[in-house]
Amino acid sequence: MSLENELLSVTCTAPVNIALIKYWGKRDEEKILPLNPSLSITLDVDDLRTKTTVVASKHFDRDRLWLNGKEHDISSKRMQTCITKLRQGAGDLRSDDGTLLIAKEEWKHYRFHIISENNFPTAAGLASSASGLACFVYSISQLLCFKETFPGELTTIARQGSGSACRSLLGGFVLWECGIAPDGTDSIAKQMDTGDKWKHLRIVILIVNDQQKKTSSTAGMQTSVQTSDLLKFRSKEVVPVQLSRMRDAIKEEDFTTLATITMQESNQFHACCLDTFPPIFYLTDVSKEIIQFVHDYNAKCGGTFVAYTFDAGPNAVLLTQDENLDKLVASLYQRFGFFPVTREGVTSSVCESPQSDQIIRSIVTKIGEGPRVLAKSIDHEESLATKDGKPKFTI
Ligand SMILES: Nc1ncnc2c1ncn2[C@@H]1O[C@H](COP(=O)(O)OP(=O)(O)OP(=O)(O)O)[C@@H](O)[C@H]1O
Ligand SMILES: C[C@@](O)(CCOP(=O)(O)OP(=O)(O)O)CC(=O)O
Repeated sequence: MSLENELLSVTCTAPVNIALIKYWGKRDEEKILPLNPSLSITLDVDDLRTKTTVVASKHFDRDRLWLNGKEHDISSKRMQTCITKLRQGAGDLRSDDGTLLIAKEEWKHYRFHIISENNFPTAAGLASSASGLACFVYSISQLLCFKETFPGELTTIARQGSGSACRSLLGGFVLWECGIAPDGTDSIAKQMDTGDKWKHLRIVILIVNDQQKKTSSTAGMQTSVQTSDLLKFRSKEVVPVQLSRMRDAIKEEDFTTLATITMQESNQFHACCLDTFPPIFYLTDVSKEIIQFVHDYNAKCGGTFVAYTFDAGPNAVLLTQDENLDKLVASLYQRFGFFPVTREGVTSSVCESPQSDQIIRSIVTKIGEGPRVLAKSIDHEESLATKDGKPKFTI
């Protein structure tokens, strides 16, 4: 069987992850090595995901990327590093009966068309670079039969696409280890806990703004590293303690501690942004109202039933438990005129809200698993590519 003129293709999904212990600041800009370890929760791909089809051919003249229907620059150093490292680790492609179809040395003659879509706002602080780059790396690795030379190698490649992307290669609760090796080989992401005992956790994303943010995470954290003493203190003194407490809380299924540390972490990250010079403001008045709402809600209920966390943008991510969701939803409605009801029941929903001028959209989701292969043929209905390897949809 010859694959000389055939288009090889794979279609995969990768999840969004939300950091509970935040990554903010690099000790090596080039290799994307963090100042401190971070810990995230992987969200369910059924609700939020990147989907990517990669098509490989010897007859394409160059590597190309289309993102959400538009051609996107693929010449960035980060994407090029990922592609180079993936090509270096390519393996032999064999048929089911073991016949060699493409020898690993042959892959260097192949070019990629990468077609990708996010089903949520891109570059708005909702971790699109995390799921996007994780899906980019995962899909190409699947197509190239990539062979890891050490456990976690693929996460080190995704890390070089965007730091937080390494955590989207795994499900459950994911730890991105800081590492100490100058070459970054020990700065890998690992599953800390499958999350099987946290299936009752509900994650409510409140989108207050879906426009592209002014200060990217990359630029923002660079200025923080240069100017914030609080960030230095945080990465050395605070994160190790909070991480160890969080690890115990996850193991012991202790929602109260998990929720408390999550809020403290978010607040300290935004305090570091304020301590940056000139300061960076990601939270808006609506974000601050949501923070106040959560504290009022918990005080009224006499415990810690809801937590918030905010990344580099104004959108809130709330954590609660299934048994509390209806009550939380009712209170959100009372306070913001916004009711995140659902198409499919309260556990999994996307809702537009014409009533509220503060919260424009909400997504209710839960803990989820890592990337998946959806299709290995370009003709498959899940494929985003036409038979000649171009995007099915463009804008
Ligand atoms: N599906 C994708 N495939 C490839 N690259 C993507 C994809 N989605 C996003 N990206 C890359 O990530 C960039 C957006 O990253 P940026 O850090 O600005 O926003 P964000 O990830 O939404 O926010 P944050 O990382 O602060 O949570 C896009 O411009 C694009 O280069
Ligand atoms: C606030 C954060 O979401 C920062 C994410 O930063 P990125 O991973 O987007 O930054 P780069 O490594 O420069 O690409 C916190 C987190 O996800 O841990």
